[in-house]
Amino acid sequence: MKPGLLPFDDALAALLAQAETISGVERIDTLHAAGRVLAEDIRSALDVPPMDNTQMDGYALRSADVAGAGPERPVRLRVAQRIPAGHVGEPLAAGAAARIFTGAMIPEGADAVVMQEDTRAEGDEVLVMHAAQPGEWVRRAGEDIRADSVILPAGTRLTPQAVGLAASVGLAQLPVRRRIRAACFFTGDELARPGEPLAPGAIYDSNRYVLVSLLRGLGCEVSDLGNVPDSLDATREALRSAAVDNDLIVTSGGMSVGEEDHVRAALQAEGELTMWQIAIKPGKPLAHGRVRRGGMSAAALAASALSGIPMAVPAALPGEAQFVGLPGNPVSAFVTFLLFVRPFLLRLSGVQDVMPQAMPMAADFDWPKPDRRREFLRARIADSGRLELFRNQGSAVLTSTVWADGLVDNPPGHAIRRGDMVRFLPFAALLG
Ligand SMILES: Nc1nc2c(c(=O)[nH]1)N[C@H]1C(S)=C(S)[C@@H](COP(=O)(O)OP(=O)(O)OC[C@H]3O[C@@H](n4cnc5c(N)ncnc54)[C@H](O)[C@@H]3O)O[C@H]1N2
Ligand code: MOO
Repeated sequence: MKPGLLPFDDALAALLAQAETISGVERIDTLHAAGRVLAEDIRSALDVPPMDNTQMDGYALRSADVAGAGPERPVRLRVAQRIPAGHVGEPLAAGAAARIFTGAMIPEGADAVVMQEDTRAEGDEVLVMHAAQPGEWVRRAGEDIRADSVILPAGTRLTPQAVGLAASVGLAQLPVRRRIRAACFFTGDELARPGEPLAPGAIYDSNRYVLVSLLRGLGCEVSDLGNVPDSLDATREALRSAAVDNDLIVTSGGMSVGEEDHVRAALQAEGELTMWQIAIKPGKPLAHGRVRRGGMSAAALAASALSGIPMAVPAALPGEAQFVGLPGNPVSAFVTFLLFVRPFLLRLSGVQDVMPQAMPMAADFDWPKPDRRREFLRARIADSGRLELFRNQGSAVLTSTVWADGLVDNPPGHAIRRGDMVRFLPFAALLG
């Protein structure tokens, strides 16, 4: 391997070490909180369930009254009351039962429920054919959640079920981190916009569509600056304006070593390059850095260009914007986003557990000539339950990313034989 290429784990650790949690917390409606990150621990003010209640439609009674009952020896009780869910019953006397429905509160005095299939109603009496144990079919107050316990810790990325849990303890609003503001632009004079005709030598820009969608999927407020010409000045200008009001700048292309690759030089002129070239395939030219703030925002530039009136430079955010430069090859850009930008973004929002869950799976393929870099191969789960590889693992073959279910994470120089166990990173764990 070329000296100087950073091993994947070192690069990721170095990147995450740079990700300081953004400041800025907002209280938002719980109904709109899915996907956001909790800024504080959430405690329940109440027991859930808040009261003892029945798990079954049937009869609440005193278990001592039905000791020894069975199909051959039914015990007759008077039905003293009827308690639907949402209603509070009267205290239950010895020798009596309460007709009760799932979710309804157990009346004082009762300690068990007999499901109605184990009973027979006879007028205002019931024959009980089951010797209920104390507590049978009773959901205890606080058995799910105890009052004052933490139900969701700070840094939790809210799933739909977590939002439901917050609602179940009565919380109408939640404190969440503000959204990350991410700017992106795409270098390459060969890039044409979909919808426009394709000139000779041009290709359609796909990275913009992939990366804007990925950033939005992770809950970012995205400033899409579009295509930037392959020149040092244009790239510097784009970095300067993107830095003003964004936390993170993500670019694609121009990261390699050709004369037309200007992003590194532009970054060094406008801030600093902290990391470049990782020992992975695809994605070797990935870079991280920071861009000094102080210029005019992209929005202000556009407004002043439109009005023709020079505008005052808006007060810039202090400090620097984070920068991640992705390689231009479409598969490389997609894969490096999933492996680096996603955990970085989550960490900026205060999420601690940012590593995707890998699954050990059997290979249904041979990979006799591994690269010296750690490889991330496009693979899918075949009907056999094993993994098969896409036939063309080229960095420009975007079809492979649509065909695949995820990535085989293959160590440097490691050959794979059919039947071997490999580390599989499903897209389901890497997207969203
Ligand atoms: N002499 C060397 N050449 C290259 C090296 C190297 O080490 N030495 N590394 C190769 C690797 S690995 C990669 S990956 C690419 C990455 O290069 P860049 O980040 O500079 O990307 P570009 O040169 O701008 O583009 C590469 C490729 O991707 C296409 N592209 C770019 N942007 C888009 C877009 N928005 N949508 C679709 N396709 C895009 C572009 O047309 C090129 O084909 O460099 C290797 N070269
Ligand atoms: O390894 Mo480059 O990153 O795709 O070809």
